[in-house]
Amino acid sequence: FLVSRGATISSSSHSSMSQTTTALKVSELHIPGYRESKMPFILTEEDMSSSDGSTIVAIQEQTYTSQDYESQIPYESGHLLHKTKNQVFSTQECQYIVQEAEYIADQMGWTTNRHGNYPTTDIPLVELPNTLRFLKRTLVERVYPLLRTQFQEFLPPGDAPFKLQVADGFIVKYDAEGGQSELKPHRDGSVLSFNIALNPAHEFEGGGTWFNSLNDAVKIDEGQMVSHASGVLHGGHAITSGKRYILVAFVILEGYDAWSMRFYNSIRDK
Ligand SMILES: O=C(O)CCC(=O)C(=O)O
Ligand SMILES: [Fe+2]
Repeated sequence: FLVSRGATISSSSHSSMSQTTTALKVSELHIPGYRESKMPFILTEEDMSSSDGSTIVAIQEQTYTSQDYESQIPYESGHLLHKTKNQVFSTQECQYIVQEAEYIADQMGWTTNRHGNYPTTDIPLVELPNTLRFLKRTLVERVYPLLRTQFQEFLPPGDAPFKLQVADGFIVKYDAEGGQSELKPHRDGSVLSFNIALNPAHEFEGGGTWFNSLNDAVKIDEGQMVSHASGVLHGGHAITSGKRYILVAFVILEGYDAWSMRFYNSIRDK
């Protein structure tokens, strides 16, 4: 697997490579594997045509304001962590994704055989064709516009041709009863990271995304999104009962490799 999670502090990772890496890399230039792993997340003309191949379905980019989310971890003139007030995925969309993840996992199993002391129980999004088709479109319509608004203070200036691009993603399953119940603090190998809750918060106790600099976990309900600079130290807070499903994705900035490394290193103490 590719470098996606890893850190000097934690050995938790989707990758064996990052175990030995001290300075985490976050750009396509430095992680050539991202050039391939991003491809399944790019919306193509083909995706946009209907079954008879004729109609191009219009893409409707949502607009967001600071009213749509709450922000924490101030840094310079912005914040490094945000959580949405409303759902980014509807309840029905969340249920559909969990259903597909469990259906595919029944056949191929949840991936638990990765390296590290705290291997994650997850399934790569590339294994979930329906979720992937939904996500490709949703990234363009909802997630990228939201991230652009949330991180506008940091991202290269408006007319710069930067492109946010998911380079890797997973459904992570926490289960208090077996398998994985937490993910130790780590940094992700990307510029921005987000996770979307896929089941209702009342279905588990504990949980949420842990942030060392807050000394607290940020909790969201089904369909809501937590987004943060990938380099801030964070983890999956332990659940003590039930199951918690999230969709996790790692976002890079296409064509801004040097900028990405600079940004990443500038917030490493956060
Ligand atoms: O469980 C969470 O909220 C965090 C997950 C995470 O950090 C990751 O999968 O890299
Ligand atoms: Fe992470």
